Amino acid sequence: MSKHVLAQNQYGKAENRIVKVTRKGSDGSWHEIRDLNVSVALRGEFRDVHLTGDNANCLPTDTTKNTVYAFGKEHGIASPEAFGILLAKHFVSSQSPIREAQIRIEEYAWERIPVPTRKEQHSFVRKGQEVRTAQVTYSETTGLQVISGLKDLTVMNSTNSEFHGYIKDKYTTLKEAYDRILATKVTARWAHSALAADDADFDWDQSYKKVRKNMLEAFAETYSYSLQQTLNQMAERVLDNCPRVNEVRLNLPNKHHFLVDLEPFGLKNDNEVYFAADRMYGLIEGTIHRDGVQPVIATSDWIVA
Ligand SMILES: O=c1[nH]c(=O)c2[nH]c(=O)[nH]c2[nH]1
Repeated sequence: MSKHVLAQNQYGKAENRIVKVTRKGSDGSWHEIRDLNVSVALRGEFRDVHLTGDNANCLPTDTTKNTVYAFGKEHGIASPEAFGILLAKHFVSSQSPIREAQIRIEEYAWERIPVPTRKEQHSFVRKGQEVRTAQVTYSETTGLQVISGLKDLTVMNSTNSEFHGYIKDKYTTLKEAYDRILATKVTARWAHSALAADDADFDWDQSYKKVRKNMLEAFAETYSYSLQQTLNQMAERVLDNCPRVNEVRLNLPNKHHFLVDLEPFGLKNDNEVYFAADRMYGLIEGTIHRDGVQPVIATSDWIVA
């Protein structure tokens, strides 16, 4: 007889990142999103699974993951609590060895980026994460240099993004996308002209707000054929509207959202249920400056998403 006792045990799939897009309005152009990180833990009659290698009572963790995504499509996500209740009850009531299910959910909150010029609403910014930055250098010979910036400003367009027509070599497997989610965590730095730096009355707070607003609006309004194109639009919008900014450098990691294949469960995924991957990410960076102005912002540091 074994001297050892199998005590508490549980298993499931942790950190299923699901983004659910719901289209509202008569033409579906008003988008709502829910962005969850869902972890499933199952408890029950799993003695044999651990002790004898008999898996007859084991619902695969992979199935628990699939259930999260399929339930997103079938039931929608009214709230983290309501979604958790549906899942927890499902596991316990559908498989007799499962006696308890615990669903832990983190929800990431998004706010709308208002675009007054259009009825379609599908642009969002993550709440409360961003950090404002500033780098000031004063030199006896060259004077003041002020580089303002921000980091961790996460934004998403749930439509109006395509990516196709790219090089295809023997290693290319990416499918062309005609309607995808475009999401990125913006790190931006912008260099001011000496006119701003030397002006004692220059309103830095106001300038920050204006640059941020222009970047957000350009992100939301650009119908994108690549994140590189969106990057250029965001920087150009700032240079167009902020005369004392000479140069903008953007790091825009492409935070991939993959459509989940729901066909094996007899469900059609009409660009509604996405898996949000946090690694790897596309590395998209660039500097845009006024013609005739020497760029000054360092290009060497990579930004980790
Ligand atoms: O906007 C994009 N730009 C790329 O260069 C790229 N590469 C890729 O795989 N997906 C994307 N998306």
